[in-house]
Amino acid sequence: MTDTVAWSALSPLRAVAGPEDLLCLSRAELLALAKDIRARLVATVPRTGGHLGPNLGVVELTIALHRVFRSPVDRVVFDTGHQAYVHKMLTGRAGLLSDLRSAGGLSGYPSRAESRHDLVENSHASTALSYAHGLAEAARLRGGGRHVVAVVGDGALTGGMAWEALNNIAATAHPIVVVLNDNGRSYGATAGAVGRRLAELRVTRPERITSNVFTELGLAYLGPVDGHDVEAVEDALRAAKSTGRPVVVHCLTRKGRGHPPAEADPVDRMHAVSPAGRSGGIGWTSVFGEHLRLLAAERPDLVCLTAAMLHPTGLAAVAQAFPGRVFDVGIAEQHALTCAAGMAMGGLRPVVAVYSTFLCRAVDQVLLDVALHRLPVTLVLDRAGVTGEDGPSHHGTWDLAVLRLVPGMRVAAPRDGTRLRGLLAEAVSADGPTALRFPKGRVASDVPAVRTCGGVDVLHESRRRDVLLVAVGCLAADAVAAATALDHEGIGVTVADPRWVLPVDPAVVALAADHRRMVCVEDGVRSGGVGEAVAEAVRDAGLPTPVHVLGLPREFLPHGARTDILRAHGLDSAGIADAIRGALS
Ligand SMILES: Cc1ncc(C[n+]2csc(CCOP(=O)(O)OP(=O)(O)O)c2C)c(N)n1
Ligand SMILES: CC(=O)[C@@H](O)[C@H](O)COP(=O)(O)O
Ligand SMILES: [Mg+2]
Repeated sequence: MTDTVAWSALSPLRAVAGPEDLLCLSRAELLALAKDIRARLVATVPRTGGHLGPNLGVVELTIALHRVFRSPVDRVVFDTGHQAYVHKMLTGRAGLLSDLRSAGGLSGYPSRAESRHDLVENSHASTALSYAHGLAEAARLRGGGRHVVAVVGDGALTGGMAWEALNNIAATAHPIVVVLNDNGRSYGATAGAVGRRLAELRVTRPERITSNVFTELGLAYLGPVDGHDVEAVEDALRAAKSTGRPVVVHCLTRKGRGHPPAEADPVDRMHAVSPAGRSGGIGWTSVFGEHLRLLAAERPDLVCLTAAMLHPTGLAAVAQAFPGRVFDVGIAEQHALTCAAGMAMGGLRPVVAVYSTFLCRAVDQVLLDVALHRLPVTLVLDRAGVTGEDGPSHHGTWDLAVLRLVPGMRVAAPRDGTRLRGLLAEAVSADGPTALRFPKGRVASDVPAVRTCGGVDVLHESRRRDVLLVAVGCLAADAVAAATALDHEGIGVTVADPRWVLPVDPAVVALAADHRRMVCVEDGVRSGGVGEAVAEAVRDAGLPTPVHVLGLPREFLPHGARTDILRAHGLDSAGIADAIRGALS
């Protein structure tokens, strides 16, 4: 598909095949280039979906950066990477923007397969400074001659790793340039003292700044600089380059700059826009947030924590109703978990809402700060399973395998909105740690049970007991569709939804004893997942029932549509039916 903005022959971007083409541009041509880049972002990203606001905010900053530094000889690392579309457009990929985030098209994050200018593919925040420290040590030991530049957002600076890295970098004399892209926002206003101190710096004239948190650590500090003035940023970067030591260049930018609907967006300045045509509908997230608000009204001890994602995780409704009981800790999942542990020790009932993939950041905290003490903390993992267009570091495919290892942790996977509400109520009333996981997107239509067996819902059964099909969470509807299709082939499939999927419910084993074979299907990695836990429980019970596990491979899955990726791995109704036919052949 082509963009609505024609790739006119006069488009200044057409003349930029790589960063070296920026060097000969006049000030007027640079202004025209910035305008052209913005026009293409505004024309394209609302259609493809992606991070419109963040990229509109770094147009001039990225142009200046590529005029002062010599990527890829100089190493340029983008923290989180969601703001690297402009970088991609200036490194020869402007013509590919129309396929952004589609399968086989441009990734929404830096991609080493796409370009030698791209270094870090991980979309998890607060890592850039650690990479920069490592790259600088490598440059020192392998022969210098190159600069290391890290572009870090003010939100990313609320992550602990960023300060671990600064603690090390500031103790060196390495020529690391930290470009602080300060727009005052993560999604919402950047939380905590870092956000507050930066806000003070933003309004202080450079000549009045004698010291700040960066200089106190031993870093040089330049700024604040108007991040939308190419010339000013260039001057600051050249000055930084010549310091020959670690230096922070504090650039003031506006998220959504140049696009009034983004600049006026009160929630998040169009931080991440959905692809055109992906209509709303009731999402899992809003079902969760609304029910949590009701539970919070009944339970004054219930408190909530978010890692800078109040709206994306559905906690905004609770925050509006009970502002003193919702805590935004910044992009600090580790702190969120252990702070929740402290709250639980203090008699509160914490709910920590994060995207599934970001739980990986806080495994030690779940294991040894929450579960070791058997604390009643509830994890709510949104975007669990295949998420889609955000690609490999955003798929939430590891949570089930990770949480299976945690002693005392109970994990629920609701199959629809009704189960989500019921399981959430059970989770926040449980004695010990619990987790509840659901996917991105529109909530599934209710799938009623035909009967229950212990805590397990039986969703479909026939006279024959050929196969017990255990479906985890949102795949229940596909499982019932597969079983219904197989009815017509004389294959009797019982579909069971354990609701609480870990540890394995004894009722699942009891049902297994009554069937020739078992198939377990989950939207998560097979290795160490629920299916393997079910197989282990069946074996431990001394049953001969073979268990076939359907799930995702232990691979980094590419970006693309969630449904396409699930289908490609046989996790749709046709794939499940085929797997059952195969298991019986
Ligand atoms: C560990 C982790 N937690 C949460 C997120 C979700 N997230 C993506 S971008 C973002 C805000 C980043 O703010 P900032 O660094 O200031 O960049 P900006 O969007 O303002 O350019 C968050 C919280 C993430 N990518 N990584
Ligand atoms: C970069 C980042 O981590 C978030 O902005 C994420 O891309 C948002 O994902 P959703 O669009 O699924 O909320
Ligand atoms: Mg920011």
